[in-house]
Amino acid sequence: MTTPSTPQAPTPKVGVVMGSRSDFETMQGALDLLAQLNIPYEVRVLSAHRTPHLLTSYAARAERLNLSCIIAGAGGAAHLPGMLAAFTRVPVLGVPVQSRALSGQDSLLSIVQMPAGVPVATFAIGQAGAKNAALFAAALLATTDDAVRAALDEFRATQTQAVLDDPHFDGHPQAGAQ
Ligand SMILES: Nc1c(C(=O)O)ncn1[C@@H]1O[C@H](COP(=O)(O)O)[C@@H](O)[C@H]1O
Repeated sequence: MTTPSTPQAPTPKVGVVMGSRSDFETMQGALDLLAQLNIPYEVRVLSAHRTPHLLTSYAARAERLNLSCIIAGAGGAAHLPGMLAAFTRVPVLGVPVQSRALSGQDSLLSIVQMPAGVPVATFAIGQAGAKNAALFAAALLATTDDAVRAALDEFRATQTQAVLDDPHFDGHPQAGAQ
């Protein structure tokens, strides 16, 4: 007798973590792009401050799953990306979430100013940073994954075409033709 098989979720290639549920709106841009580029990912709320034990176990999981990178968004005293980077050699892409009190300057500086020896790749404050972190993760994967490379090339071509097609402008001179 055969047992009905439930569809297996693909093994994630990228981990997306954030310090609080309140960061979700910022990080949604990263999730949307990973989905658009067909990159399997997983999402967790983790905090160096509020759930320190989960932080260490997630770092171990990232290595066990051989994730290509972890995108970590946090706001304010944003220790999450740096502490994750301290516990794993999986590359950490830090996204400074825009804080209410200091508009994300605090998040940016606490992510970017890592001491030598434990790097965190740091992106722009807010949604632009979240989207670029996903595109950077795709670029890392594209060095060995043809499908991701094709999806990323298509994304860029579409983005370029959208600029060229904008009806509010007269058009751009193409290379070799005016
Ligand atoms: N920066 C960190 C960390 C951490 O770095 O471990 N844990 C939570 N947070 C941040 O606290 C902010 C406010 O969180 P709440 O909205 O839950 O009070 C969030 O932006 C989160 O990333």
